[in-house]
Amino acid sequence: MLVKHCVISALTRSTSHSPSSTVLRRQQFLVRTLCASRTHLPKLIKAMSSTSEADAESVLRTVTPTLDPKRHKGQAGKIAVIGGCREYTGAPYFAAISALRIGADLSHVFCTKDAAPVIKSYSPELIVHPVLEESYNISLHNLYVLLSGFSEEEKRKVQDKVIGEVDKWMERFDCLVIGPGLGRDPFLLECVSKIMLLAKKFNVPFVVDGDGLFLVTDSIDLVRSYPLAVLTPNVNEYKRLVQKVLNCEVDEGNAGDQLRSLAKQIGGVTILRKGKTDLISNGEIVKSVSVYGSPRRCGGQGDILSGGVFETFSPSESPAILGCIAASGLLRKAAALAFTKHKRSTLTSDIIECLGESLEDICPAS
Ligand SMILES: NC(=O)C1=CN([C@@H]2O[C@H](COP(=O)(O)OP(=O)(O)OC[C@H]3O[C@@H](n4cnc5c(N)ncnc54)[C@H](O)[C@@H]3O)[C@@H](O)[C@H]2O)[C@@H](O)CC1
Ligand SMILES: Nc1ncnc2c1ncn2[C@@H]1O[C@H](COP(=O)(O)OP(=O)(O)OP(=O)(O)O)[C@@H](O)[C@H]1O
Ligand SMILES: [Mg+2]
Repeated sequence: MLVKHCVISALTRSTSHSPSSTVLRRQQFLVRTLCASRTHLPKLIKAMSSTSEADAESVLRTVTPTLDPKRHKGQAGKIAVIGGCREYTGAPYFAAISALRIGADLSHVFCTKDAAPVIKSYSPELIVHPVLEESYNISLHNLYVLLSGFSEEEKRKVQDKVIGEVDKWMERFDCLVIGPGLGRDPFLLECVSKIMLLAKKFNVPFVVDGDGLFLVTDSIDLVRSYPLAVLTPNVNEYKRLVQKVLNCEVDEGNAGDQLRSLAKQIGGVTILRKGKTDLISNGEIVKSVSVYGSPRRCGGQGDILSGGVFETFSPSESPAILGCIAASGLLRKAAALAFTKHKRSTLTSDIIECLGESLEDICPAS
């Protein structure tokens, strides 16, 4: 109760103007998340904590918002992917479109200028912002920089411009997913670390995946103790996190406890470790999702998952761990369905096509 009171007061103080409904919802969400973590999570999770395998279908039913005719556009989720560069345009598209396919109302992508026309051409549904800059692009356009190297002053100017573009929108988002197809350009990653700070300032929840995890592994304080952060590492990303944070190797014989220690060590962020069985922990409890999925390991399935986590995580205002369980269960069910239809030729786009059918099966629209 005291924690709740303190958090509400702090949040009220930090908002000088009358808060918009998005801000208010986010504040309530943060309060719920903080209080939940202080009290070892609410009843639903307590009830699940005696078994390690989560009941993904009932969690999905719990977190999926009903289709209410009184609701207006945006109330089922306004989300943004920070990712997409010269090399990777598929990953941010997969994440953004998956969120729309499972119920979000608006899906934005903030990517580099080169990637934007390509991502726009995949779908008119996405709102694409060509704002991120890679260092090679800046050097090409600035002779001074070419001759003298990239000065601190130039760097700051470009970064301020990028952050300004994102800042205009930040308050409107219910959740971000940071990293699919971001690439590893140091200048771009520096900008993205500032975007993370901005998201934290506005209490916007975020999912970190792909190259966002490369950034975070190197600068773990970017997410440390932020209760609204979810990390979704694959096998390699997890290995790097364990090595960096726990200073040891991945211990498969003790996977659950190691994941719990890792999440605890990062201040109670939620981690979804992807693999044959998905393992999820917030530093207190560990849940697994091993619903049968697909034997196809085509690239992009993790991107669907990150899109799914941030959609199921945000509008339901449930603790992050439930969003992870719901997204994992849904992706796996869709992957299984796609595989029955397409067998060896199953691609990530086929799995996305099956998201609606899988969701309808578990949680009918009417
Ligand atoms: N179509 C696209 O645009 C895609 C872009 N992607 C993006 O590509 C970037 C790099 O992600 P990666 O996942 O490739 O980076 P990783 O560092 O995870 O993987 C690098 C290498 O590890 C190998 N690997 C994969 N699973 C393994 C396993 N179980 N054991 C041992 N080695 C394994 C892969 O063959 C790959 O060559 C990210 O930004 C990501 O979001 C991916 O999401 C895939 C789809
Ligand atoms: N060996 C496996 N068997 C069954 N399902 C798996 C296996 N490995 C991963 N998955 C499923 O695929 C999903 C994506 O995990 P994966 O490890 O492929 O992510 P990723 O490497 O980040 O993908 P991406 O190519 O999008 O970057 C996981 O949530 C999990 O449900
Ligand atoms: Mg990935």
